Amino acid sequence: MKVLKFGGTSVGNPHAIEQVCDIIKNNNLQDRCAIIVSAVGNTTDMLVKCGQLAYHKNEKYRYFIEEIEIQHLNIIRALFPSQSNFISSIKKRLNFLEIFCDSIFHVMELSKRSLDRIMSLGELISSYLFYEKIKEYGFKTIWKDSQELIVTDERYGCAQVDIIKSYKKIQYFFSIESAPYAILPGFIASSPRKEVTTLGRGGSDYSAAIIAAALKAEVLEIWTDVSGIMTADPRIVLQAFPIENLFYEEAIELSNLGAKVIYPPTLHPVIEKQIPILVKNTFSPSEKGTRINNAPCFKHSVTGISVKKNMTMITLKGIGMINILNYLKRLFTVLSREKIQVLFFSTSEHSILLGIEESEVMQIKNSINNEFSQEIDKKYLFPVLVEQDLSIITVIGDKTKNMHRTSARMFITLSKNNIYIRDLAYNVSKKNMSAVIKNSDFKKALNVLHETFFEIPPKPINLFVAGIGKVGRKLLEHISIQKTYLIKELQIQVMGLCNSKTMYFEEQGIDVKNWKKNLESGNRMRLHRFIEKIHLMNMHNSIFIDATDSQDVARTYDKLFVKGIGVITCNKIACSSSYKDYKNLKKIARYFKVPFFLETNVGAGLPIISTLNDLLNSGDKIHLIEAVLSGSINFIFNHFKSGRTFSETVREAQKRGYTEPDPRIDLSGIDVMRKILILVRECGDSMELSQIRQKPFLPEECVKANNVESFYEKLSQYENYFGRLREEAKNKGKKLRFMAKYEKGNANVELKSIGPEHPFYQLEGDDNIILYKTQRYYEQPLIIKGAGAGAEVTASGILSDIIKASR
Ligand SMILES: NC(=O)C1=CN([C@@H]2O[C@H](COP(=O)(O)OP(=O)(O)OC[C@H]3O[C@@H](n4cnc5c(N)ncnc54)[C@H](OP(=O)(O)O)[C@@H]3O)[C@@H](O)[C@H]2O)C=CC1
Ligand SMILES: N[C@@H](CC=O)C(=O)O
Repeated sequence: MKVLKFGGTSVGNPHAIEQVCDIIKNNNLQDRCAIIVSAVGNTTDMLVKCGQLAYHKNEKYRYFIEEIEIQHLNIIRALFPSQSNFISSIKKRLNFLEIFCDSIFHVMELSKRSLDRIMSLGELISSYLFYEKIKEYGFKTIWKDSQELIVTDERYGCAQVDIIKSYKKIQYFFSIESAPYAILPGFIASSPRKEVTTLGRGGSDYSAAIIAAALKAEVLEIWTDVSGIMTADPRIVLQAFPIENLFYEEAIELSNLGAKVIYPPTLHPVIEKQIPILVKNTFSPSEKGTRINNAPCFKHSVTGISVKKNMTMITLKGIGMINILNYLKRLFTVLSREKIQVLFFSTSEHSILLGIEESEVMQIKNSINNEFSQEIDKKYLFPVLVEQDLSIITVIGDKTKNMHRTSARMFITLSKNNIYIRDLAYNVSKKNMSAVIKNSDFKKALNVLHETFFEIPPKPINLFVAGIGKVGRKLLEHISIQKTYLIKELQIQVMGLCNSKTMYFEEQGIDVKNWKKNLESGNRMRLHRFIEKIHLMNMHNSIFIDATDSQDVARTYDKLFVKGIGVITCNKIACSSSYKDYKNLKKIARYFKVPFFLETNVGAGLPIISTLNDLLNSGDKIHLIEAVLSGSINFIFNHFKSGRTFSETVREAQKRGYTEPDPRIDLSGIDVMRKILILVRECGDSMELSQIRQKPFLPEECVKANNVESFYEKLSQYENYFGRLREEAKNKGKKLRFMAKYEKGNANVELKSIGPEHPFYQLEGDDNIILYKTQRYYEQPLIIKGAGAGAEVTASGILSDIIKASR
């Protein structure tokens, strides 16, 4: 014998009901089968509403009755297009509902008993309707009213089942009835006086469990609209997956602490009889679902993670607590009197911390203060302290495994992600570990813990991109193109975008292919709002990408670090401003253990900074750095040939995306000074920009031009000067290279003419070259060479920083 229970969504519409019939048809049942059915969709809620409205003299109850009727008749018409001879029996029940509500309306009385009568109609109708459909499939089926089988006391609304009497009735019925399928309404039962009663929350599960236990069924199948009990709430953790096997105890823990698929107290009868429970998805029946029993199986060290939101912590404390006789007994007497469920408990010699539902706080606070009023007056204790807006996150450990490593990982993961932990506690069995955290952190906490305990790639990375200019745009393009490749390792999502005018966010991730349209539809850009929103979204694995040239944006990094958000930047301003600020940023990022990558600050996509760090971290010493670090200037001098003006060549470099947004930053030497300064600082030297010696080659008048256009005008007035520079070098068989050098604590940048003997002579296009002469690479210095400017290579450098940061 199998017992199958189908919940409200499984019979919520004609398609779902047909799906359920297919499940039964495909089940290949050799055995007999009891099928317990919930009310259609949200019928029970609507029935309750009818009763309450009628009681409050609100005629709108008629509207809800009509709604219920329409909903059911629509299902009937869709399922039974040609014949509907049983409609009259359903109409009879709905007529009864109307008459019953009319009387409530007139007498203005609604007892729990009456409400049970009203609520019972949902299951009575749905099970009957389902019975008629299943018969059409040619199955030999009977319909049986559960009121005749399950006996309860008279606690209407949540009646207590007389297990012995009910088991006898169920066993007797199934012994005399031979039809292989029996359809029964869930949730309802009857009192000894034959009045309808209902079984409270999870009532249909309870009906199914009682029938399964009475018949010693081989399995109880709970069919619902999710694919089993998940490792975490799938609405919050996209990577959550169904748990294949659970021990009864673990299922109880998971459900008590937030997983809503089953309501274990109602499953007590089957757990007692050790009957396996299978949770399956009606809409995806081929999926395995979750099997709950006590059979050994392979599992992760953690079974699942659950969260209880909107909790309140109440603390009773005082140095006199230890001297108060029976204080725990008194406290728990108050809690039990007030029917308060404690979901978190931790204690020390002079304090007790209790986690309860937010809604119960005022009532319990006053009661505890009253109970201990004398001790509070004598200052042995403080009045109850209340902390709100908290969540309890619990990692449920595999009951067969040791939890000490798991709890350490939980603590490290939360603190590494900058999640404030108010308190931590093991449960009694030492198999579950709970942390009290802020409500605002619960999504992030759930995601990072899920990642730590369950996830295999792809790892989710949430990006916020500031600056959608040449580089930013290319980056979005790379992300969209590489998505299929990256998906194996990373699931990169762009959650926020901005340029200097607008900003745009999407909690589910932005469609980067349509970034332009999205950004245009965004809100007016306010930098502090952009940063605030990133904080508010509070997403795990968040990375801020700075693809702007803005000083204001560069000044926000520390505000991101302290919230656990990493920064990847191609904007050189942050690391080339004062040494104090540079050092501070590095320190804060290290302290908060967040990624801070700036590879593209020097040499665009070339691995210049990472190579330098690798050398230094492995104990090498830098003797000399010599480099051509300006892709644009190199391009300009390589292309400034006779027949071409200097200003035309600069325009060409800008058009190709090699220059800074303002090309004077390149030609004045500042860009290269910033780059060499960053390398010097990475070497550990506390240099300032002003300490770099430079020989400018750009006439002062051009530097001081009011804007970029007038700068170009000024440049054209100096064509002869630039032509002379070129010819002088050419006549000596040399080439012009704008070089940077760092040696013995000094750094300088200057335009040099170099001959073919120099390793930098053969430097094509917009290439950069860097030479590291180190203790280990002394005779033959280490050289890195390649394209050193342009949106393409810079964006790919940022992408590789993103990949590094995700590790
Ligand atoms: N090009 C290259 O080869 C390399 C560039 N870099 C660096 O990359 C950065 C970007 O360069 P590039 O893409 O060429 O420059 P662009 O001028 O093309 O783009 C800059 C972007 O930043 C935005 N922006 C400017 N100020 C702000 C602000 N306060 N808030 C929000 N957004 C802002 C601009 O907005 P709007 O569109 O509204 O003006 C624009 O979208 C620069 O710092 C540059 O030094 C680094 C290595 C190589
Ligand atoms: N403007 C820069 C681009 C990279 O930083 C350059 O010309 O090298």
